[in-house]
Amino acid sequence: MEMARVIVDVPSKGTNRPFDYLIPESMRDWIEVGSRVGVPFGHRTVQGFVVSLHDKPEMDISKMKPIQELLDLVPPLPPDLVELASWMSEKYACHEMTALQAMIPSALKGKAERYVSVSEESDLDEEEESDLLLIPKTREEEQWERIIVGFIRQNGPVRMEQLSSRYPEQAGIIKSLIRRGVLQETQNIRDKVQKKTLKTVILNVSENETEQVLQSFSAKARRQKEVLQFLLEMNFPMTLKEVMSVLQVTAGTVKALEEKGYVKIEEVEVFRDPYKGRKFKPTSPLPLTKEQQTVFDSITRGLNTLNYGAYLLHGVTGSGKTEIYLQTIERCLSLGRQAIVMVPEISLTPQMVERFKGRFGSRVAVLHSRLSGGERYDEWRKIREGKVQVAIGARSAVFAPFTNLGLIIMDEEHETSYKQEESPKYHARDVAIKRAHQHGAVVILGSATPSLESYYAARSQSNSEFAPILLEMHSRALGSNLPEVHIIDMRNELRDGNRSMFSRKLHQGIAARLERGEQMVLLLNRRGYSTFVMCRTCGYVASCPECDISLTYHQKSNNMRCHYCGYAAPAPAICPDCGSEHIRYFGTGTQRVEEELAKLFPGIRVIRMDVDTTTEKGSHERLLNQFREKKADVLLGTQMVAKGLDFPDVTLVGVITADSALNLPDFRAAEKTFQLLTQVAGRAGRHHLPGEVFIQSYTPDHYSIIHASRHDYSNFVREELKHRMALSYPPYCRLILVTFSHEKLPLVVRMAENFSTELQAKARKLGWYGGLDRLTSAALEVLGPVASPIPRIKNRYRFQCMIKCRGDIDAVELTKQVASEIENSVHDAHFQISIDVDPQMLM
Ligand SMILES: Nc1ncnc2c1ncn2[C@@H]1O[C@H](COP(=O)(O)OP(=O)(O)OP(=O)(O)O)[C@@H](O)[C@H]1O
Ligand SMILES: [Zn+2]
Ligand SMILES: [Zn+2]
Repeated sequence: MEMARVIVDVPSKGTNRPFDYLIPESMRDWIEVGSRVGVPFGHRTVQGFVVSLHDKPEMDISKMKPIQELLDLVPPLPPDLVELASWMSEKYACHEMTALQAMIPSALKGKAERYVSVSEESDLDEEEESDLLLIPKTREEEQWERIIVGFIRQNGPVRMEQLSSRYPEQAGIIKSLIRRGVLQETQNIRDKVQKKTLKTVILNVSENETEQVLQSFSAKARRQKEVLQFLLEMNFPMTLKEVMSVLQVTAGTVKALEEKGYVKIEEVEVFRDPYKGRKFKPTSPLPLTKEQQTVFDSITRGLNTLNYGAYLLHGVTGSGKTEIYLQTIERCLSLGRQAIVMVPEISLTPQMVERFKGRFGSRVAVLHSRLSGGERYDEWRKIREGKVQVAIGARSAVFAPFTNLGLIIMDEEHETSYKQEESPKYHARDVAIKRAHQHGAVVILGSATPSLESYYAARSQSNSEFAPILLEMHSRALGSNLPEVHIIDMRNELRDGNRSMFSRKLHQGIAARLERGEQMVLLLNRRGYSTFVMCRTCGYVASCPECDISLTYHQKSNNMRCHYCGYAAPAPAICPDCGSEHIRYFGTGTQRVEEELAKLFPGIRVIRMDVDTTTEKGSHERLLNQFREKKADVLLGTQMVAKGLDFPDVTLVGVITADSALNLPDFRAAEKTFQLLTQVAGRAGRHHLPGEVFIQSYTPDHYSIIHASRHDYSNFVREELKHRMALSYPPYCRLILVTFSHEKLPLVVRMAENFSTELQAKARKLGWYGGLDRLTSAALEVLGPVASPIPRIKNRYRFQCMIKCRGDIDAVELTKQVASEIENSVHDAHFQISIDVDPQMLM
């Protein structure tokens, strides 16, 4: 193939399409679909990905530029991921480059560097002659020219910065040399992280010869003799560092051996292993319970067909979903295929990793955001180079570059963190399903509280692309019962004169556990509440000067920060509005709970887990370990304590306020409350000790709370679906959120209105427009424009339209089309329209 289509890394509207480049002769055998290349674009060299290969077209190749460099010998992306990126760009209305970039580790997001080299055809002397006529030069200048050209000739291409720091005074001369074509500027893409290599000592002669050499050493060369003997015994390349530290010799000793030709010292590539030095206890498959066995059999039947299949595994908390994941992975590997496991970022703890490493050892790579760039790159390379067969990670693990995928597992599939909030705004569940289709692989979505979207798809079997088969487990693997749940009406507590944040029942429950030496989990549901600074005299709330949002109070540093733009200011001691000293800092609230606990139960040991105590790297893990080692009675925290934890001795779970999230303007509020309560309740009594749960609430009659207290997922779903249907919300329609932003409010409002009018007109023409309430097969409705829930961020005003649609229509394409018309009508690069398909965050 002689030409390549390349998606270039130039983030602007006009460049969201492939560009054609010639493939130089020397690269023909190397360039493939998925190759990363450096190509000339305008006056720059930019990074790009080859998305297809073609024969040379018959005409007009004169204008085509050649690919300048090939960045990796093996393409970082296999062809199926290239195809997936194009699918994503359509589905989520994002640039194809943005999708491609999301698939590779940041280490490979190279940056162009400028180099200077001597032009091949240039001959300084000839140039000089003709030049002399044009530009008068002094002798000194001439000498400088010779010095500089000589230096570059000797050293090969020299970085621009290096040249300018070496000859700071000669900028004019260098520029003139470049202008005259004696020197030329080239650009190269440099990766941010390089492969790591270590100096390694390797025997350079055969074993027999080495024996002989050893005999011949004189007593003086005792050190060298030791080194050779060591290498011979180890019979394995040792790093120079190891040799030096084990034998207490200097590098000189080893170098002397190299000079004599007995050993070689080479740079050998090594993988950085973030789990190095950590021992994982090997585990073997547990005999499955009857319920587990039934589920396992269904899934393996699917796996064996080597065709696409999806399963929604709805298993109550503690039902042993992880063991099913492990055994299906094992089956998948035995079929010679690979597996991806996704878990929410917050659950990607060492304990979670250990469960997989314990079973599959070094066949597992771990991808997550807390690894350093280099570690992440190395884990990723193990996958790309086929050195591992299992990848475990958060959302982005769905892009693990396996070439023969057999299984994709998504644990806690209802978690909103599977949706990426910045571009590409993809949902990992949809991407997983698409990839499974590409590979003929099986998808398992597991949860004790599946999302309504997935559950509805499984029930109705309507969505043909997806249609998971529902598998259910109703009992816990270890035979324990689901805990007994008490709902406590906090209004009664207040009426009876109890002003504490603990109800009498919860108080008694805690006291009893302390006596018996059992552990407790306390949840403070603060979703939707930020931690703000308020004046109790006048009601002033500190807010960001640029973002129309209250500032978040950080207790540790005693300052206030803007969540959106990073603006920070010290917390005021007196009110800037009225001068009152009654300023209150509403911290996460967990601190107040902690104080109250200490007052009520002297000596109680509490581990507090919230944003303030978990910012440091590894702190989250450390706190959980302390709790596991029973160094505390209570684990107190926000949402982070609700998920996936398996502590045998936890017998009490308390929810301080269940309803704080119920009144948020989010149609998923009830669903999220139900999920959170069910998940946190599931932390109690998981092993042999029975568990008890106390839910304190001011709206104890709400159906999400009632059903959660009965562990009744199906009745919750039935009731929730009724509401969704009545109000036309997912899963009965799809949503597209379009946000308009600019510094000038009137422009934003006008453009949002134009968009809405135009979209409605176009939809009407296509016969789509009509209320969703009428049960037409295809329908589209535009709500708004209205100001966004956060009306200003970084000094930009924001308005939004919500599009609801149903049926077999390409509403995303139409939205994109109208959005781009509106954008073109503005002529202002600052004006932005962002499109979020299937939004999760509505506020
Ligand atoms: N077949 C089995 N035999 C014995 N123990 C088992 C078996 N399967 C699972 N377990 C144990 O049961 C406990 C709960 O399992 P697991 O943590 O996988 O539940 P889960 O379904 O993921 O729950 P959650 O949704 O609450 O996270 C664990 O301690 C696990 O080791
Ligand atoms: Zn005030
Ligand atoms: Zn701000």
